[in-house]
Amino acid sequence: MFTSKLLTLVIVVKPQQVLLGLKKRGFGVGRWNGFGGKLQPGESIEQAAKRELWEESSLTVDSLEKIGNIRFEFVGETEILDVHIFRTDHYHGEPSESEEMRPQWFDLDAIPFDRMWPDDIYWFPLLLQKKKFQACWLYHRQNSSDWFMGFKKSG
Ligand SMILES: Nc1nc(NC2CC2)cc(N2CCN(C3COC3)CC2)n1
Repeated sequence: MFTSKLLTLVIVVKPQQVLLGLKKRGFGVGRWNGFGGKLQPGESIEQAAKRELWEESSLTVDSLEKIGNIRFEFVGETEILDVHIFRTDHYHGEPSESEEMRPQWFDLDAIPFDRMWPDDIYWFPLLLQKKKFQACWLYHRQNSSDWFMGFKKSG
């Protein structure tokens, strides 16, 4: 019996750069990623995405574009991560460090994929080309550090 956990992820893009944050604690610590987290009771996915972006980077946005959804399954575990991914090209404020994340702009030809989740290199190009996508990934958690990634048919 599988349960799924709804999570948000926001990628802020400007003409030649993308904003990523270095996760300072918790799940994914030490990896660069977009901004996001869990929903609070009564929140829509988009409201949660905006709130987490603000909490983690102090940026506010008028609108978010829903561009993707990836479901992550882990061998031997019953909780699926259901990550809803948004892109925004319009934001207000300046990124600032939070307890969770240290934001930094990266040139589009220098995205630190070797220090991000292994799946990112497959879908980031689609996000940058403004293509919408759905994906499922099956991860084998060898031990906490190295992750082996297998692909799973969608659906
Ligand atoms: N880029 C990317 N890849 C992932 N891969 C799967 C882990 C194997 C997961 C993921 N997120 C799930 C975790 N979420 C944290 C912020 O609060 C929890 C950020 C988005 N983001």
